[in-house]
Amino acid sequence: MDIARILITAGEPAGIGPEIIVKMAQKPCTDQLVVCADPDLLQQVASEIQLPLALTELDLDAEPKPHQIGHLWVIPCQLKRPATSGQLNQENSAYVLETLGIASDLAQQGLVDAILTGPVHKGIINDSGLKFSGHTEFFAERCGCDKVVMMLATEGLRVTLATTHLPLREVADAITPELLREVITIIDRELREKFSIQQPRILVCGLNPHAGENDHLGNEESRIISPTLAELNQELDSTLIGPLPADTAFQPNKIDKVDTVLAMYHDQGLPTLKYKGFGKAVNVTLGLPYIRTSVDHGTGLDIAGSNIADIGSMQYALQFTQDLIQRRRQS
Ligand SMILES: NC(=O)c1ccc[n+]([C@@H]2O[C@H](COP(=O)([O-])OP(=O)(O)OC[C@H]3O[C@@H](n4cnc5c(N)ncnc54)[C@H](O)[C@@H]3O)[C@@H](O)[C@H]2O)c1
Ligand SMILES: N[C@H](C(=O)O)[C@H](O)COP(=O)(O)O
Repeated sequence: MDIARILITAGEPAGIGPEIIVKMAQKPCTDQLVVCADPDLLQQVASEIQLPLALTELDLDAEPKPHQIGHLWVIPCQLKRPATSGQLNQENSAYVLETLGIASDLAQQGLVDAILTGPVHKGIINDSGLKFSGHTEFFAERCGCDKVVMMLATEGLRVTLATTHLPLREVADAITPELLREVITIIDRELREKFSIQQPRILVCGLNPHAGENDHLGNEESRIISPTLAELNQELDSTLIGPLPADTAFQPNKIDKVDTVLAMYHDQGLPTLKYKGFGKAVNVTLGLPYIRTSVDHGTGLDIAGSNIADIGSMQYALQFTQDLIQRRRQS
């Protein structure tokens, strides 16, 4: 079996990302795990949580080797300032984005099979003067993709988002026929290609309470969502159901019958997903030229340095990434 090379970015250096990576290094894995981060930071965290860690700089020309417990391959990237757990420092924001840029470029060149990102802190990156709304948008821009789609998945539920990191005030204006057409087309294609689902069924939420209540509580459903779904139901070989009221769209008898629920905005879809599966869910970007996954949680600044960060989501995301790589190789 060909060994895959999976590149993990350590994310915010003051958060729980480095700790989770050091803990992951202690677990078995059949593929090669490479981390893009400051090696001194990884060693510092390993020593703080008293776990063994050997690092070897990656030779990109060498064949991938299976993971060895307590060891990681590393693509070094230097912090600007030493990191202290739980204390953000905007001087390290450029470092965080540098790791993402390196990862994206290597994935685009086919030198790694997938990117798995550790959590970053959007606020501190913006505080440093660098515009950043999330990995999803960063990688899309880096790859020149007009549109990509955020999906979070856990056992029994995949949630996709029509809009991602957008202030709520701007969401209604963003829901246009063009946006829905692009998003649903990507979901339709990627459910087939990445998940081997031949005839995807997509449940689409309304935007307004009770899906607009016959236009008495907003009319985006009748003006925009319903007509677009009707057109796409003719054009695509997918089944689009909706728009349905979001408050009851996630009942088990509904989600069991579909392949994803498309929510109109971040907090319409993700609270349900994270209630159902926080700690055993993955974030995957649909529509990029490479496989990109992430953990379901953020930087956990409140627990960073306490050695209590749970690696469940990273483990789930790693297994999910390996499955995506295998499926792509078989297609
Ligand atoms: N993939 C990513 O890069 C990603 C994902 C979500 C949030 N974020 C960012 O992270 C920052 C903090 O966000 P937040 O506070 O809303 O969410 P968070 O996920 O960092 O924390 C929410 C709560 O969950 C706990 N928690 C999170 N991960 C945990 C783990 N692995 N083990 C045990 N407990 C864990 C935290 O201690 C906290 O109490 C924000 O800047 C946000 O944008 C990044
Ligand atoms: N929306 C994601 C979540 O709530 O888990 C998180 O902010 C990360 O998004 P990116 O992968 O775009 O950074």
